[in-house]
Amino acid sequence: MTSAHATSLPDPDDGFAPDDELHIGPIETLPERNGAVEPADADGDQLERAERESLRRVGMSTQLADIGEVEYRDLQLERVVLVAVWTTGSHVDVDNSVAELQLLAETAGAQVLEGLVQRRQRVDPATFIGSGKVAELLDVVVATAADTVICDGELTPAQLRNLEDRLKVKVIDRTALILDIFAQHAKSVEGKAQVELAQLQYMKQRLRGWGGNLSRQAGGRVSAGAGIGGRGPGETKIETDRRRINQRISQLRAKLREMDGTRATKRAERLRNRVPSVAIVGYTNAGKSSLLNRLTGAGVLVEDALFATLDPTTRRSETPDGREFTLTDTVGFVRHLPHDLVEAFASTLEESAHADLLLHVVDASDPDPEGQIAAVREVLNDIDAGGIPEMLVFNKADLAEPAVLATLRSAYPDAVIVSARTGVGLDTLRTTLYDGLPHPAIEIRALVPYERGDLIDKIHRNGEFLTAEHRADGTYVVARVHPDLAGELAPFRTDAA
Ligand SMILES: Nc1nc2c(ncn2[C@@H]2O[C@H](COP(=O)(O)OP(=O)(O)OP(=O)(O)O)[C@@H](O)[C@H]2O)c(=O)[nH]1
Ligand SMILES: [Mg+2]
Repeated sequence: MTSAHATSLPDPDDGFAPDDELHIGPIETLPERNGAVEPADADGDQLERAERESLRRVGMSTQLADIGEVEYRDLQLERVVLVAVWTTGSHVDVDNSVAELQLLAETAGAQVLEGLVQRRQRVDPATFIGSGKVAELLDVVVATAADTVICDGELTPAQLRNLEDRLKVKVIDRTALILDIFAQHAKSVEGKAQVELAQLQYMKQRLRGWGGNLSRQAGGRVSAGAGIGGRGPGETKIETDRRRINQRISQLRAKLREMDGTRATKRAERLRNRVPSVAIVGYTNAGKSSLLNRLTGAGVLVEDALFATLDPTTRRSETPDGREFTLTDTVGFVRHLPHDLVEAFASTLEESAHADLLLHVVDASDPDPEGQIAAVREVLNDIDAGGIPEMLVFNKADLAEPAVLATLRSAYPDAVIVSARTGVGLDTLRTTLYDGLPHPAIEIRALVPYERGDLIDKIHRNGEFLTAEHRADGTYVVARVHPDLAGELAPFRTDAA
């Protein structure tokens, strides 16, 4: 991710006013992200791009088409103003967070006009930023002709409603923005169902807040703000909506359980065959898909966009000595990944939780690689993948500052430093990866008759030869194998089995 200063922030040494200071600045430093990716941006063969474009903005399922009030897949974020409240951490942290919010907004297709940061002890429970500052924000919204305000955080239904009331434009939070990107990028049936589930869960909590006033006004209804006039027919409608949403949620859950069954079957098959599985995990845009392409020629979509990959892709590969393993590209993580999303994507994320080894890819050129590592490990713990052996890979070495690389190298001596772009470090990565694959548990010695070439093949694919020697009456092998294969080899073993 590119480093950017989305906001004009005070130098902390300036002794800025501790509270209610609103800093406003135009966003200028990030390159245009929505244009076509130049050929120079290609890391490995890439497919699906055209397909992806034609699939953008999938519509909501027809069953929900008439819940117009809460329909927010059609967000149409176009001209947006970003708003953040800076409560803890350094100004660099808040800067990074807003820069990331900008990337998210641009990935969703928006044009970011301004970034505003307010320094405050805590978020205002009624209006997110201080109530007095909403007027200033309104001025910015009017002056820039923005149609959407995006808050860096998760808004309560009340904050949402209050802000929309006062600003008269659509207000969304970081969670809704991430959900929207996922909705745009979801491709598989399962991915779409997972996103829809997450969106509905999120929506359900916010039926009154979300778009309530605005869409009602747009629909020519009586304003349904708080207080008198806000209840009555509006409330009834909300109840109906809530019931329908709940029905749809149960439908989706059932559908996802079914699909999860298929996935579990496949996983069980891999497990039976003892093919070690490696999951490529990491922060969004770190270069996970690029590395999968580099390592296997998979031709997965690579894009300078957040959450380009939503559907895990698994490729079989093998070590130079013939051991098979699978490599799976997974959904990227981000700071404050919405909880509803983690829950809805549980079965996709489980791909990582069931891996034998995690290749944790970190963008070494990011302003805060360690923050990325921490955010990724947090999600891994959430999905019970915290205990899986992890191999750290610092990618984008071609972009990173040499000094940063040196620091990372000494802080993480076991990590591998690579560039999927230039190919630097890939050989080391391969060797480290092959060494890191789990080894079969049982060491056997056996004399396998020549007519049982099939067993030698199996050792080749799923086990590890320590020695193999051709003798008059067969192949004498010393090898490490899994229990199943040890069973098949039992009649030929020369060691006491
Ligand atoms: N300069 C440079 N760019 C890279 C490198 N690796 C990947 N990129 C670029 O970084 C962007 C993201 O790469 P992806 O492979 O799509 O990243 P990802 O981790 O799969 O991202 P998501 O699927 O969106 O989470 C693309 O524009 C790549 O071309 C690298 O080593 N150097
Ligand atoms: Mg990807």
